[in-house]
Amino acid sequence: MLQGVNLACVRGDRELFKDINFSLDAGSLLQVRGPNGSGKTSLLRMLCGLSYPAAGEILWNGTSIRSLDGDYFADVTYIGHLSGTKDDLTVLENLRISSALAGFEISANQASEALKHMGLKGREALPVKVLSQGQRRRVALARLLVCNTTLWILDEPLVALDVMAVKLIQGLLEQHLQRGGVIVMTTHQEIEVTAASIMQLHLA
Ligand SMILES: Nc1ncnc2c1ncn2[C@@H]1O[C@H](COP(=O)(O)OP(=O)(O)OP(=O)(O)O)[C@@H](O)[C@H]1O
Repeated sequence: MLQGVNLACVRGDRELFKDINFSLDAGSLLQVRGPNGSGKTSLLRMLCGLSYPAAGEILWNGTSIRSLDGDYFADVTYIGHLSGTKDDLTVLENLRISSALAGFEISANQASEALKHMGLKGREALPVKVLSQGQRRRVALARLLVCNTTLWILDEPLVALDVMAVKLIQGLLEQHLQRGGVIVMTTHQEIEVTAASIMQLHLA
Protein backbone atom coordinates (compact mmCIF):
# COMPACT_ATOMS: atom_id res chain seq x y z
CA MET A 1 0.00 0.00 0.00
CA LEU A 2 2.45 2.70 1.19
CA GLN A 3 6.03 2.65 0.03
CA GLY A 4 8.92 5.00 0.65
CA VAL A 5 11.71 4.55 -1.89
CA ASN A 6 15.17 6.02 -1.25
CA LEU A 7 13.71 9.04 0.55
CA ALA A 8 15.94 11.93 1.46
CA CYS A 9 15.15 15.13 3.34
CA VAL A 10 17.07 18.39 3.40
CA ARG A 11 16.09 21.20 5.76
CA GLY A 12 17.99 24.47 5.47
CA ASP A 13 21.58 23.40 4.72
CA ARG A 14 21.27 20.08 6.60
CA GLU A 15 20.54 16.67 5.18
CA LEU A 16 18.35 15.10 7.86
CA PHE A 17 18.15 11.65 6.30
CA LYS A 18 18.69 9.79 3.05
CA ASP A 19 18.12 6.32 1.56
CA ILE A 20 15.03 5.65 3.67
CA ASN A 21 13.05 2.68 2.39
CA PHE A 22 9.96 0.96 3.69
CA SER A 23 6.96 -0.92 2.39
CA LEU A 24 3.72 -1.17 4.35
CA ASP A 25 0.90 -3.55 3.46
CA ALA A 26 -2.67 -3.47 4.79
CA GLY A 27 -2.69 -3.97 8.56
CA SER A 28 0.85 -2.64 9.07
CA LEU A 29 2.13 -0.06 11.49
CA LEU A 30 5.37 1.86 11.05
CA GLN A 31 6.72 3.49 14.18
CA VAL A 32 9.19 6.27 13.36
CA ARG A 33 11.69 6.86 16.13
CA GLY A 34 14.70 9.08 16.63
CA PRO A 35 16.05 11.91 18.74
CA ASN A 36 14.65 15.45 18.69
CA GLY A 37 15.43 17.13 15.38
CA SER A 38 16.19 13.89 13.50
CA GLY A 39 13.44 14.55 10.98
CA LYS A 40 10.46 12.50 12.17
CA THR A 41 7.90 15.27 11.66
CA SER A 42 9.57 16.19 8.35
CA LEU A 43 9.14 12.60 7.14
CA LEU A 44 5.50 12.50 8.23
CA ARG A 45 4.76 15.75 6.43
CA MET A 46 6.29 14.27 3.27
CA LEU A 47 4.15 11.17 3.59
CA CYS A 48 1.10 13.42 3.80
CA GLY A 49 2.12 15.22 0.64
CA LEU A 50 2.65 18.49 2.55
CA SER A 51 6.28 18.70 1.43
CA TYR A 52 8.42 17.00 -1.19
CA PRO A 53 11.37 14.69 -0.56
CA ALA A 54 14.76 16.00 -1.70
CA ALA A 55 15.17 12.60 -3.38
CA GLY A 56 13.14 9.44 -3.74
CA GLU A 57 9.49 8.69 -4.20
CA ILE A 58 6.43 7.95 -2.08
CA LEU A 59 4.04 5.44 -3.63
CA TRP A 60 0.44 4.73 -2.65
CA ASN A 61 -0.84 1.48 -4.14
CA GLY A 62 2.01 1.62 -6.61
CA THR A 63 1.45 5.19 -7.84
CA SER A 64 3.47 8.25 -6.89
CA ILE A 65 1.50 10.44 -4.48
CA ARG A 66 2.55 13.45 -6.59
CA SER A 67 0.29 12.26 -9.39
CA LEU A 68 -2.58 11.19 -7.11
CA ASP A 69 -3.28 14.60 -5.52
CA GLY A 70 -6.86 14.69 -4.17
CA ASP A 71 -7.35 10.94 -4.48
CA TYR A 72 -4.49 10.42 -2.06
CA PHE A 73 -5.64 13.07 0.42
CA ALA A 74 -9.06 11.38 0.56
CA ASP A 75 -7.32 8.25 1.86
CA VAL A 76 -5.23 10.00 4.54
CA THR A 77 -5.87 11.30 8.04
CA TYR A 78 -3.02 13.37 9.46
CA ILE A 79 -2.96 14.50 13.06
CA GLY A 80 0.07 16.67 13.76
CA HIS A 81 1.94 17.00 17.03
CA LEU A 82 0.33 20.37 17.65
CA SER A 83 -3.28 19.38 18.04
CA GLY A 84 -4.42 22.06 15.59
CA THR A 85 -7.50 22.91 17.62
CA LYS A 86 -8.93 26.43 17.51
CA ASP A 87 -9.05 28.01 20.96
CA ASP A 88 -12.19 30.09 20.57
CA LEU A 89 -14.32 27.38 19.01
CA THR A 90 -16.14 24.89 21.19
CA VAL A 91 -15.06 21.28 21.51
CA LEU A 92 -17.97 20.19 19.31
CA GLU A 93 -17.27 22.87 16.68
CA ASN A 94 -13.61 21.93 16.59
CA LEU A 95 -14.36 18.32 15.78
CA ARG A 96 -17.05 19.13 13.22
CA ILE A 97 -14.93 21.75 11.45
CA SER A 98 -11.68 19.75 11.42
CA SER A 99 -13.62 16.78 10.03
CA ALA A 100 -15.31 18.91 7.38
CA LEU A 101 -11.94 20.38 6.35
CA ALA A 102 -10.63 16.84 6.00
CA GLY A 103 -13.58 16.00 3.76
CA PHE A 104 -15.93 14.33 6.27
CA GLU A 105 -19.07 16.25 7.14
CA ILE A 106 -20.43 14.94 10.44
CA SER A 107 -23.62 15.77 12.31
CA ALA A 108 -23.69 17.23 15.82
CA ASN A 109 -24.86 13.84 17.07
CA GLN A 110 -21.98 11.99 15.45
CA ALA A 111 -19.55 14.49 16.91
CA SER A 112 -21.10 14.17 20.38
CA GLU A 113 -20.84 10.38 20.23
CA ALA A 114 -17.18 10.53 19.24
CA LEU A 115 -16.43 13.05 21.98
CA LYS A 116 -18.21 10.89 24.53
CA HIS A 117 -16.08 7.95 23.43
CA MET A 118 -13.01 10.10 24.02
CA GLY A 119 -14.13 10.90 27.57
CA LEU A 120 -15.25 14.44 26.77
CA LYS A 121 -18.95 14.10 27.58
CA GLY A 122 -20.25 17.30 29.17
CA ARG A 123 -17.48 19.42 27.66
CA GLU A 124 -18.87 19.69 24.13
CA ALA A 125 -19.95 23.33 24.51
CA LEU A 126 -16.77 24.60 26.19
CA PRO A 127 -14.28 26.66 24.21
CA VAL A 128 -11.18 24.56 23.65
CA LYS A 129 -9.01 27.19 25.33
CA VAL A 130 -10.30 26.15 28.76
CA LEU A 131 -9.34 22.48 28.26
CA SER A 132 -6.21 20.82 29.58
CA GLN A 133 -3.48 19.75 27.12
CA GLY A 134 -4.55 16.12 27.35
CA GLN A 135 -8.19 17.04 26.72
CA ARG A 136 -7.18 19.09 23.66
CA ARG A 137 -5.28 16.10 22.38
CA ARG A 138 -8.41 13.99 22.86
CA VAL A 139 -10.43 16.48 20.80
CA ALA A 140 -7.89 16.22 17.97
CA LEU A 141 -7.77 12.44 18.15
CA ALA A 142 -11.58 12.16 18.15
CA ARG A 143 -11.23 12.68 14.38
CA LEU A 144 -9.97 9.09 14.16
CA LEU A 145 -13.43 7.92 15.21
CA VAL A 146 -15.27 9.77 12.47
CA CYS A 147 -12.89 9.58 9.52
CA ASN A 148 -13.10 6.86 6.93
CA THR A 149 -9.54 6.79 5.67
CA THR A 150 -7.10 3.94 5.14
CA LEU A 151 -3.84 5.66 6.03
CA TRP A 152 -3.40 7.31 9.43
CA ILE A 153 -0.33 9.50 9.88
CA LEU A 154 0.01 10.49 13.50
CA ASP A 155 2.69 12.69 15.03
CA GLU A 156 3.17 11.91 18.72
CA PRO A 157 -0.49 10.95 19.26
CA LEU A 158 0.10 9.74 22.81
CA VAL A 159 1.75 12.89 24.17
CA ALA A 160 -0.11 14.47 27.12
CA LEU A 161 -2.55 11.56 27.39
CA ASP A 162 -3.20 9.80 30.70
CA VAL A 163 -2.99 6.02 31.08
CA MET A 164 -6.66 5.43 30.22
CA ALA A 165 -6.51 7.62 27.11
CA VAL A 166 -3.32 5.91 25.94
CA LYS A 167 -5.14 2.56 26.20
CA LEU A 168 -8.11 3.99 24.34
CA ILE A 169 -5.97 5.25 21.46
CA GLN A 170 -3.96 2.04 21.32
CA GLY A 171 -7.30 0.20 21.02
CA LEU A 172 -8.32 2.45 18.13
CA LEU A 173 -5.02 1.85 16.37
CA GLU A 174 -5.42 -1.89 16.79
CA GLN A 175 -8.97 -1.85 15.37
CA HIS A 176 -7.81 0.21 12.41
CA LEU A 177 -5.04 -2.28 11.64
CA GLN A 178 -7.42 -5.23 12.01
CA ARG A 179 -9.68 -3.59 9.41
CA GLY A 180 -6.73 -3.47 7.00
CA GLY A 181 -5.71 0.13 7.69
CA VAL A 182 -2.13 1.40 7.63
CA ILE A 183 -0.56 3.60 10.32
CA VAL A 184 2.63 5.63 10.37
CA MET A 185 3.28 7.27 13.70
CA THR A 186 6.01 8.86 15.74
CA THR A 187 6.26 8.24 19.42
CA HIS A 188 9.02 8.42 21.98
CA GLN A 189 7.27 5.85 24.15
CA GLU A 190 6.70 2.14 23.76
CA ILE A 191 3.35 1.22 22.25
CA GLU A 192 1.28 -1.83 23.07
CA VAL A 193 -0.51 -2.62 19.85
CA THR A 194 -1.04 -6.07 18.41
CA ALA A 195 -0.81 -6.08 14.62
CA ALA A 196 0.07 -8.38 11.77
CA SER A 197 3.13 -6.26 11.16
CA ILE A 198 4.82 -3.63 13.29
CA MET A 199 7.97 -2.07 11.88
CA GLN A 200 10.33 0.45 13.33
CA LEU A 201 12.25 3.08 11.46
CA HIS A 202 15.06 4.78 13.36
CA LEU A 203 16.25 8.17 12.19
CA ALA A 204 19.68 9.14 13.50
N1 LIG B 1 11.58 24.76 7.00
C1 LIG B 1 12.69 24.47 7.69
N2 LIG B 1 13.84 25.17 7.49
C2 LIG B 1 14.98 24.88 8.18
N3 LIG B 1 15.05 23.90 9.09
C3 LIG B 1 13.94 23.18 9.31
C4 LIG B 1 12.71 23.42 8.64
N4 LIG B 1 11.78 22.53 9.09
C5 LIG B 1 12.41 21.76 10.00
N5 LIG B 1 13.70 22.15 10.14
C6 LIG B 1 14.70 21.56 11.01
O1 LIG B 1 14.79 20.18 10.67
C7 LIG B 1 15.10 19.43 11.83
C8 LIG B 1 14.11 18.29 11.96
O2 LIG B 1 12.85 18.77 12.38
P1 LIG B 1 11.66 17.77 12.68
O3 LIG B 1 10.55 18.59 13.26
O4 LIG B 1 11.37 16.96 11.47
O5 LIG B 1 12.32 16.83 13.80
P2 LIG B 1 11.67 15.73 14.76
O6 LIG B 1 12.51 14.49 14.61
O7 LIG B 1 10.22 15.59 14.48
O8 LIG B 1 11.92 16.38 16.18
P3 LIG B 1 11.11 16.28 17.59
O9 LIG B 1 11.37 14.92 18.17
O10 LIG B 1 11.76 17.37 18.40
O11 LIG B 1 9.67 16.57 17.30
C9 LIG B 1 15.09 20.41 13.00
O12 LIG B 1 16.42 20.76 13.32
C10 LIG B 1 14.31 21.59 12.46
O13 LIG B 1 14.70 22.79 13.05
